Amino acid sequence: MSASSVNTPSAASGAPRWVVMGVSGSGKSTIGAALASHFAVPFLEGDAYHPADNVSKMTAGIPLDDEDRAGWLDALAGEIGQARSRGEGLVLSCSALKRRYRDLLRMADPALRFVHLAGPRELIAARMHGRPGHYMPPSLLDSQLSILEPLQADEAGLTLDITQAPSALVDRITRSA
Ligand SMILES: Nc1ncnc2c1ncn2[C@@H]1O[C@H](COP(=O)(O)OP(=O)(O)O)[C@@H](O)[C@H]1O
Ligand SMILES: O=C(O)[C@H](O)[C@@H](O)[C@H](O)[C@H](O)COP(=O)(O)O
Repeated sequence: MSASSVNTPSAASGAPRWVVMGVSGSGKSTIGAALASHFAVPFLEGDAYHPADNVSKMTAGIPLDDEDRAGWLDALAGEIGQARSRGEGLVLSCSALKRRYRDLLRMADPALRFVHLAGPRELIAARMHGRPGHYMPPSLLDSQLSILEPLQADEAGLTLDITQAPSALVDRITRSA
């Protein structure tokens, strides 16, 4: 898939429910909050759902594993399922690095759409370094990139090039919706 592409395996309708995915520092929180504001739906910061043990691990420079992420993904799927059952929209920021993590989230809403924020490692690293006070050390970027499974052609959503400005990215997403 190219750095900017749209997947439309099924037509989505109704309240918009999106996950903004990508490695740490790719812009999930920035773009997610702006997108939620555009749609006038709640923005859920996925990082806020990590248990303290996960945050401690990442702060210490240790990558999370599948077991660490299991409860966190269940909690996020729960939020998606609740929004779906209420017929409400939401935008969630979640790294969702592996296909099976996204499959788990889609079990809560088969019409869930993903925006994969993708870009050059050096740009992402520079943005992480320019973001003081965050618990995630830039040293974990390479482990994130090594396990990242990009959004695949049968997954509804878009892959976008993060060299573009946030406003351009939000515009691109809303035009696809
Ligand atoms: N498209 C963009 N252009 C320029 N700077 C950006 C862009 N997206 C995010 N940033 C900046 O990069 C840093 C990381 O973004 P952030 O939203 O915290 O990423 P994530 O939530 O994926 O970790 C922040 O300082 C943010 O302001
Ligand atoms: O699955 C993971 O390993 C984490 O979710 C990770 O991908 C996430 O990036 C961190 O929580 C840091 O948060 P930021 O993405 O906001 O830097």
